Amino acid sequence: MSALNNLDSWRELPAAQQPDWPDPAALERVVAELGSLPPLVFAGECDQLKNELAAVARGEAFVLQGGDCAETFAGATADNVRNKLKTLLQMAIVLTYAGRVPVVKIGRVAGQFAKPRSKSTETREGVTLPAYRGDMVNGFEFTDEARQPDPNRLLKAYHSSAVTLNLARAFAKGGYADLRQVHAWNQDFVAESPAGRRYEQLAREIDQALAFMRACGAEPEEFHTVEFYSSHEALILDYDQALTRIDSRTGLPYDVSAHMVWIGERTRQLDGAHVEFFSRIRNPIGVKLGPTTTPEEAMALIEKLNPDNEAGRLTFITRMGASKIREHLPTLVEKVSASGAQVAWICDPMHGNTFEAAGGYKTRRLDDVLDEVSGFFEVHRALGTHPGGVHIEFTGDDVTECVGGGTEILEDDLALRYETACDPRLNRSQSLDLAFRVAELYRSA
Ligand SMILES: O=C[C@H](O)[C@H](O)COP(=O)(O)O
Ligand SMILES: C=C(OP(=O)(O)O)C(=O)O
Repeated sequence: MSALNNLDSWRELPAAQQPDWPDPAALERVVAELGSLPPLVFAGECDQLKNELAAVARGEAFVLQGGDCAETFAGATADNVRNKLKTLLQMAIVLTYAGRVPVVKIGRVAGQFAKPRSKSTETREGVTLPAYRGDMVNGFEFTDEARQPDPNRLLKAYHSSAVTLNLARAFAKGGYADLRQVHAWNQDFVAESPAGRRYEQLAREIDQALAFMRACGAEPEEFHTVEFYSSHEALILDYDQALTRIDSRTGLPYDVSAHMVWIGERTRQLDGAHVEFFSRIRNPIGVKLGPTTTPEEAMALIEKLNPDNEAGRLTFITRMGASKIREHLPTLVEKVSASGAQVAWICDPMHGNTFEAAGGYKTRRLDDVLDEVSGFFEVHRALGTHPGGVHIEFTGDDVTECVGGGTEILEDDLALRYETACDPRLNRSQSLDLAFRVAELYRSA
């Protein structure tokens, strides 16, 4: 094995946010089994996404990345996956048609089962238990038994990812994503939501454009299917290493649990295990950058993770918070672009805008989310760099987890349908509100 392919090198370094597995021998057995299972994605597909992200880095395309904060095993149902994909497709259509930009569609799906936490324990009514770290690690239920980390959950995460990805691929390629379905995606939704009505108007225009193109004899394959990619935070390194395979074409390692993987804000330490592991795999990768990131740290991450300056390899996902983005983002972007480093910049307007509402619900205001996205565009426009995409937490269902939006959700409404296993997600109507706003920002360059 070449030194480059030494995938164990991270084990020498501090690994933040890893579970305290109670039975190391059981973990070893599971890891060996995962190592023998087939890949979920192919290295060639990861390269294809890398090429698309290279176009984003060059300013020629826009990323729409999103899905649940935390997928659950119970949530891997046909309805759930279809609703998420439907919302993503609707958002992508709004961006492509109203924003006039090619959209790279990446789900936070088929692997987003592990969560970093700010505290390792949770206390309710005087009882303290380990914090929920995602279905890949332990159970959400507040009991001693459920909260114990169980390595068999890694296997369940693999199988649940396989089922989800299989469905998502079928929806993307099997006719559901056909542009002739633009109305069908909206049918259950149009009457009761301002965003739905706005979307319907746009869908009518698309219909006319399609009819015109058909009459001209032009009906490219891209009208009937979409490219859809999977991604997750590669947090539990035992899992992602076990699913790393050597690509037979190139002899290089790819994490074949997803097309793209990212490093979270809490695990991006330069001398930490996550950055080391990511430096060994050849997937397109992301790194979350919060408001404390210095330009020097950003440059050191580039040096370590993309020493060959390959376009499409590295995406910086900034998550500063609406009140900080205009102050903190410019110095990062300036320094990185002055260095000639090829990175794609995308905006996560969710994670810097979380607060606790009365009643104890973690929530976000859609206005803050939109404001952070506006700040992201303002900064990039002022510096002449490319605002390359958005990364959001959303669901296709009509949940009440974030406040605001065209169909306004108030803090008092949060209890009505608060279903997330971790952080609050935009519902379908709020997601479309966001897509229309982003399209306006994109066009107003
Ligand atoms: O989704 C992200 C993180 O897991 C989350 O923001 C951490 O949340 P916590 O502060 O409730 O642990
Ligand atoms: C934990 C997450 O974000 P961050 O690392 O930016 O806090 C996330 O995207 O789920």
